[in-house]
Amino acid sequence: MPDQSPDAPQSRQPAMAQGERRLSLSPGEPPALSDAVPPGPAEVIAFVPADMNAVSSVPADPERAVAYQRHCAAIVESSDDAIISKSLDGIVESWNPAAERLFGYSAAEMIGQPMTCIFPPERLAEEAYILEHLRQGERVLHFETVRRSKSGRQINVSVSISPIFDDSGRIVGASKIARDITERFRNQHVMWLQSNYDSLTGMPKRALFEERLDQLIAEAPAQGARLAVLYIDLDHFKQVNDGLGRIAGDQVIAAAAGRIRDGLRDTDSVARLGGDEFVVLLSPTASGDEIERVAKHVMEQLREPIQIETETVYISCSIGCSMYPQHGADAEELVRHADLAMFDAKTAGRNRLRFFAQPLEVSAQEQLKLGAALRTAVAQHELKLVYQPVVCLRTGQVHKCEALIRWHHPERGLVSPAQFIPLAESTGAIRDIGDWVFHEVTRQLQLWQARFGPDFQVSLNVSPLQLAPGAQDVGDWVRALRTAGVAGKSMVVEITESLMVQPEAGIAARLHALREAGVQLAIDDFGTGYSNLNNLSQMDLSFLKVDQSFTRRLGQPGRDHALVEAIVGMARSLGLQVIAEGVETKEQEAVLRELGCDYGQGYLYARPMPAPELERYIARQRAARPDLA
Ligand SMILES: Nc1nc2c(ncn2[C@@H]2O[C@H](COP(=O)(O)OP(=O)(O)OP(=O)(O)O)[C@@H](O)[C@H]2O)c(=O)[nH]1
Repeated sequence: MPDQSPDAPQSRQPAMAQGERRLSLSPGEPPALSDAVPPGPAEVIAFVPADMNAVSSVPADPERAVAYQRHCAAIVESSDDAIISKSLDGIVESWNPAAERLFGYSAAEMIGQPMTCIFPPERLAEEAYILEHLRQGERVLHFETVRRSKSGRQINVSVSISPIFDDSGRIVGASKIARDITERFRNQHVMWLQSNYDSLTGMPKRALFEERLDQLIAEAPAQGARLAVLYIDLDHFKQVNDGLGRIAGDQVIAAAAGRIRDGLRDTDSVARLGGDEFVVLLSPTASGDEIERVAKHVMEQLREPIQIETETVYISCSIGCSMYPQHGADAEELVRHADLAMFDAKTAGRNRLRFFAQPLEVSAQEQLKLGAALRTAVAQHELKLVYQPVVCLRTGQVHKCEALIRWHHPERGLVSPAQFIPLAESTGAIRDIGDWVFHEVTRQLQLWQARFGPDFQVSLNVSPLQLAPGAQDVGDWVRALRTAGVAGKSMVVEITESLMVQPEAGIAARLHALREAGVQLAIDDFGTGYSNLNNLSQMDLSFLKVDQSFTRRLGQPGRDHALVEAIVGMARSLGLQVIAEGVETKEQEAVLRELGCDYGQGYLYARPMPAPELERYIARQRAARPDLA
């Protein structure tokens, strides 16, 4: 005897909301086969009216009718699909051999039993829902669901169910054809898992994480929930790879993933974004203190030694945090802001937590204060330069870097250049700051030329205002280079595209003086302005830097591919080299290389770092490939 069904379902409403997907993002294992994308009734059952008046295909002649019925019976008996009929109460009335094979119950066992014997408990609501529609003369086609065999095995089936009418047109039962789609479902499921879950750690990837976060945000107003995103990046992970090899590096990543998971609460979610980067959703969070407690716990867990065969590895991580609703309206913005905060944590020395700081909404009075503070920033040694490597896409080697400025305000902490450079330009402080940057880069080049060879180049950003009449005496710079014994060609001055639109005669003359001294020129953020190509060819440039907004979208459908291709082609025809900014993925790198781009710069290779760290970065790289140094 088959098991009797448990209590009949109370509700005839679909068990799941339309389009809902039950995703396991908890710090546990990836979802089991039956958890992933389960079809809920409302999601997949489409009812269509049955045609009661369809002309019967049973011949009128009694002899031929008997023969016809014999043929039908033979078809039912030999069918590979389960063919079943049941009464309107859901009691099985016929059960063909294919149904016996598929569900493991014999016809003798099933006839007279409720159909729900083969329903898993969580699917019981489907039967009442389907019967209700059958009674109204509707049928269901190719409804994909799950049934259970006699041995308890879950079977994915596609079922079509139609009402059976008697001669007077009354509905007296239902016929059901069920086909086993377990194999197809399993293949789809494996593909879904592969594209949504990271194979090394078993964690969800970014898309699932953002989907889950957006879902919680959508529910948040009703529940008044507060959410937090932690962006976790292992510190100096490259050294682990360089020292122990990538396979051991993978083991460290897997161990770190386990520790992060263990450090979270059951309600939290975690994903691996790629490389040594993870993102955590804390849900719900009551306070900043609670966030800090969880983040510190994760940091402590990661600091515990990791044993990889005979090696003991010590790692740490930097964490950036953004909170909903204060720091972003959707998943994309929250993750981006947590990433920025993580970057602050790196800059502040790593192995720490930083919260996202809103861009300063500076009132007029505060602006005055900030402007005054900026004027003394140079004298107070509050400005620092960090350096981001520029990688040759052909060889992978680094012979260039870009100097980027940072302002460590004594009270506000790190103020981003996007905030203070416009202020420096409007207050005139840009001249002192620009001068300081130039001399600092010259001093650095003096050291690096001896260490990395005469071809090593550092680029620096120069504001158009520094080159305006009455501003910088370029002659001073040229003299400073000579005094320091630094060859002009070691320095690249990056100017914005806006300077090319209508270059003033004075500016052109200053740029020309720099070129005469051997200094090379690059156009920064190329592609965002409206360059006058005629001016471009007259400016004696050496490099075009493709703006990161184009690089970021490379590999995605759209016009950016064609645009970058056109920029590279144009640069080639003008004899310029091309540097792509904002390279973040191997795919972008491959496309850029294929397009003939010369250099790449971006997080794929390294974030901007202090000078001593860049020295170690380059030394490590050259030690690995001395032939290319
Ligand atoms: N073993 C292993 N390494 C990876 C994987 N994906 C990326 N990486 C490496 O992970 C390193 C990540 O380096 P970054 O995060 O840029 O820099 P870092 O050395 O960790 O230094 P900071 O983040 O600045 O502290 C790079 O060397 C990548 O090549 C992976 O799947 N396995």
